Amino acid sequence: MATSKPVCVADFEVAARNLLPRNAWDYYASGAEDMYTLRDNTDAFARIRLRPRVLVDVSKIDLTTRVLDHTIRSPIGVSPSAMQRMAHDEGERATARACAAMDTCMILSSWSTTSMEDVAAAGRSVHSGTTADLPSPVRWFQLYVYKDRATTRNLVERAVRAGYGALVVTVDTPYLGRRLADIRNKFTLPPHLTLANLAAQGQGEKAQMAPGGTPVPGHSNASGLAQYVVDQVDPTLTWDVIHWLRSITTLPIIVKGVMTAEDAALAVQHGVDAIIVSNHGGRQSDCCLSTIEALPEVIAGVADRVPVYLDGGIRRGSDVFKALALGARACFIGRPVLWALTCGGEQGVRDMLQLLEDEFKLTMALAGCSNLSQITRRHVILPSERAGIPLSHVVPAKL
Ligand SMILES: Cc1cc2nc3c(=O)[nH]c(=O)nc-3n(C[C@H](O)[C@H](O)[C@H](O)COP(=O)(O)O)c2cc1C
Ligand SMILES: CCCCCCC(=O)C(=O)O
Repeated sequence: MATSKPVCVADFEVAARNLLPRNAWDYYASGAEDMYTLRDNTDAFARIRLRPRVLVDVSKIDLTTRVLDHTIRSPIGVSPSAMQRMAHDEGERATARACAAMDTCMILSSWSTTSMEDVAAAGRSVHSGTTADLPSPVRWFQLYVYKDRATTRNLVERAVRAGYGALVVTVDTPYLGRRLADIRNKFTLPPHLTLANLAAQGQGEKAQMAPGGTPVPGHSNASGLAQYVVDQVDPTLTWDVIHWLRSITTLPIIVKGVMTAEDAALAVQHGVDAIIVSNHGGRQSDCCLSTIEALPEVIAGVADRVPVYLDGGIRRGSDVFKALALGARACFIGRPVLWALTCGGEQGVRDMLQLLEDEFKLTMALAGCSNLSQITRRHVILPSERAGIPLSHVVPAKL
């Protein structure tokens, strides 16, 4: 852990940058190409302002919320991020324990460096030895759909057996975005690590990201990662994949990576259980909208038929508040988990989640909200509204 205790997410980032080897820092931190979307994800939150209400009793604040059928302690969950053992030897196990201790939802990446079974066991251990009937930790499994459907089916069946409560199907990665630092570094996993879920099903060679033979679209000089993706991951996916997944599992299906009203409506039409508005932390298509700017149209496309969650650029409790005010049911965080893991393993992730939760709680109090249902569209002002468009045009007049 850094010598002085971090007091904001940015402190974890600075400390992690000093600790991580170049290859890992660049992989974790980078966005695609010029990283416009990466920056916009955070900047767009800063451009939104609050309309606080006063003289409300905020002596008790209830942060609890429901994600699918689970109650969690606050609307701040953990996004899937690959290869966490580059940050800390305990990697995904430490993140799972921290999430269980904080009673929040962890989404495990298909590309974890710890197998989903080991992560499931680690996430449970925090509650072991207690007599209280504590809820099982909420864990969802993020799925990349492989060209080889037997590989994919095997991953899904193992996720069910290991107790994961939902599949989060990432839909924004038919190919890997161009992350220039990874191309320059010829990024590949350090030799002592594997993509453990693949290695566990006898696909260790694939899991080492051995160079393949297929030309990589848009990559004149591919990283090991981009080559692996083009060799293994299915770029032909359409909405039919949701029906195929339904035919092999009863797990709830969440799509991650929706950014438009059209796709939100299609997702509902194809029967998904929830949507995560995400641009993959600005790592896929550069120049697409920030997630907080895309959120209102996705909410409109869904028209209350399924819950909408958001990730991308959440660095403050007030960002969570803004996302909820614009209609998200919960938020998920990516890179801050990796920074915190680097700095202090499980304790680091707990501290960072606690910090965000404390900031969120204070934002609620200062805005005059004592529970999540009191956070409304009228609590935020968008840049377009600040620019002189009368508030009545964008905010329903009914109070
Ligand atoms: C290093 C790294 C690895 C990631 N790996 C995955 C992954 O395996 N699967 C996935 O769906 N998204 C992955 N993502 C995207 C995150 O789930 C999430 O959408 C994004 O990080 C959110 O933005 P934030 O980092 O600004 O919080 C990854 C992101 C990062 C930074
Ligand atoms: C099919 C794309 C795999 C990407 C691997 C991990 C990841 O999501 C990332 O952003 O990096």
